[in-house]
Amino acid sequence: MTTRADDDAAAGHARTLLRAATRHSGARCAALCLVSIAATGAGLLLPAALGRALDLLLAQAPATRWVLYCSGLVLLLALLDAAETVLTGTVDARSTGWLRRRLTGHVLGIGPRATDRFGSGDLVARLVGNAAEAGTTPAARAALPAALAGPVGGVVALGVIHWSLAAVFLAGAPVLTLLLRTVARDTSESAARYQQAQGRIAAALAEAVEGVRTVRAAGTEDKETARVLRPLAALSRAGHRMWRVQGRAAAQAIAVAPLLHLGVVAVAGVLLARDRLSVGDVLAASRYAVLATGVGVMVGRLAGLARARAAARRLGEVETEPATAFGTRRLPDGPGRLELRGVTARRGGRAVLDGVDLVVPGGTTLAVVGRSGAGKSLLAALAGRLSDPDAGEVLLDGVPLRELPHDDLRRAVGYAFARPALLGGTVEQAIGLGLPSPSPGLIREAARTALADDFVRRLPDGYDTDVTDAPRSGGESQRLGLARAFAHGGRVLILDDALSSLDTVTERHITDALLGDGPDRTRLLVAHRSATAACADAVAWLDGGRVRAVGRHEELWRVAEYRAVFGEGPPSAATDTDRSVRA
Ligand SMILES: Nc1ncnc2c1ncn2[C@@H]1O[C@H](COP(=O)(O)OP(=O)(O)OP(=O)(O)O)[C@@H](O)[C@H]1O
Repeated sequence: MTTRADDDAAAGHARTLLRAATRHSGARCAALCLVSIAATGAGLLLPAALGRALDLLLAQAPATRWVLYCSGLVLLLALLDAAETVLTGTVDARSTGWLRRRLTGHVLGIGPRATDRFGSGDLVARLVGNAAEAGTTPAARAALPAALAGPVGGVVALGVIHWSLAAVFLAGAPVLTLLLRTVARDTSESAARYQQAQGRIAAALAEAVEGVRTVRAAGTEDKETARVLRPLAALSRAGHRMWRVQGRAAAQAIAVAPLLHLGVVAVAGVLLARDRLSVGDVLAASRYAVLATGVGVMVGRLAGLARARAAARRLGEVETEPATAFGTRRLPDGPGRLELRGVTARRGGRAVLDGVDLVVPGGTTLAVVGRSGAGKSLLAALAGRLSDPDAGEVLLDGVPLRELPHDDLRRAVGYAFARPALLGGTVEQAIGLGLPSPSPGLIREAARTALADDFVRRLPDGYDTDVTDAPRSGGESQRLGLARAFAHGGRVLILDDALSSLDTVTERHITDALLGDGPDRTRLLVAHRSATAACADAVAWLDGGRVRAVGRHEELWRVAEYRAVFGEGPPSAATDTDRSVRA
């Protein structure tokens, strides 16, 4: 549910974005403005030159100079038209590219909050479709003065020929003005609804594609198709309304314009009969009347601007979500001591973590365990600032994470996930992602530690295989993700369920390698298996939004409820021993 303040903020961001996109192509926009004004000027001179040439020819006076003027103006118009087309195309492309770069950077700067709020499909629709529509604004605005100058110049030229011709035209002008205002307002509204419906379809489609196996297994392809296309009715309504508004405006313009045109020509004819105008003047007046009634073109331009404005607003909405801000305090040398102080994090309206205090001494390994939904992944995300707590503070070697610069923080903390996204191009690049200068030796060593080297070598081009062409199981993907974490080499390593798809033997080997790679690294492992928890120096047991206990796995194992976390029998009433290990 968006409020008026949200709308205003989005509109404000949209204006800022469009101003910046226009500045990005400032010189080209200025050139486009000049070229289109020159084309309008040439278009306004042509009827006068034609009229003069006609009068001279009818009077059998020398008219070569005026015929040459006319030919020159026609040629100039053709050249200016070509230049206008090229400039419009390049300004549109540059502005769209700038908007996409800016928004993509912003979305990645926001982090997971962006997909939480908008959904990945809707974000793609905004960055692809809406950015392209909004990107037409700078060129359209640059050409607007010329578009307005055409009709205004036409009326002025009519007045110069004879005041009564301008008066005839101006009598009908209020109708045309009203028409344009209606088009701009109604198109804006329906374009916004149309683009929202498009975004909802894109969001649902992205979910369906991601969950295609589940859909197929459930045999619900038809239902899913219907779900994805449900906003189609709203889309169709908004689309029809948009075209109805434009169609009606164009039809009204078509009805009004010839009447005005006819009126101008009729008055010019009367003036000709009274010898107040020449035949050439009548010809010029007829052409100026066409220019002055160029409302059809204006309707199209205004509708385009209204659609672009609605699209820019959807980009502005994304900008209202602030990107994560980083500090400037340098990270001092240290062992990698992690500390959570009174950390509260709310999700879906409830405190998933509620005032959590936890210390992981530098160089030690802490396993985080708890029932499903206890907040283990959330805690792992907060520990390396993938997300910020709603209250409290996370510190690394005494420095709050919020105060660290982006690069210091990312160099210090490495992550591996249950379903790692493998990005970067080749397998080698995916493993070295984010490293300043990943050497092939370092990548291969990390892959060997993560037991990924063997299967990578069997790929068609080994480490040079494109990740999209590298068939792999869930466990193999996890091993590549682990290799990336090993290659990272920061002082803190956070593994969020990153061993869950491995067989127990592989998990054992990797855990040994992980824990044996030196005391200069702090490790935080989200663990579901008791064997993993047993390897850690200490275990933090999350329960009910709090740390229920911290201790060695063997000690905690004496508590029935702790054992139940690992599926070892139902939880029973707490015993005296249970109470002795409570935090
Ligand atoms: N973006 C979100 N919006 C609403 N609720 C969320 C969001 N992210 C997480 N949650 C909720 O927060 C709770 C903790 O999630 P989290 O993924 O940290 O649990 P977990 O302990 O890692 O669970 P599991 O062991 O099943 O992976 C869950 O109840 C989850 O539904």
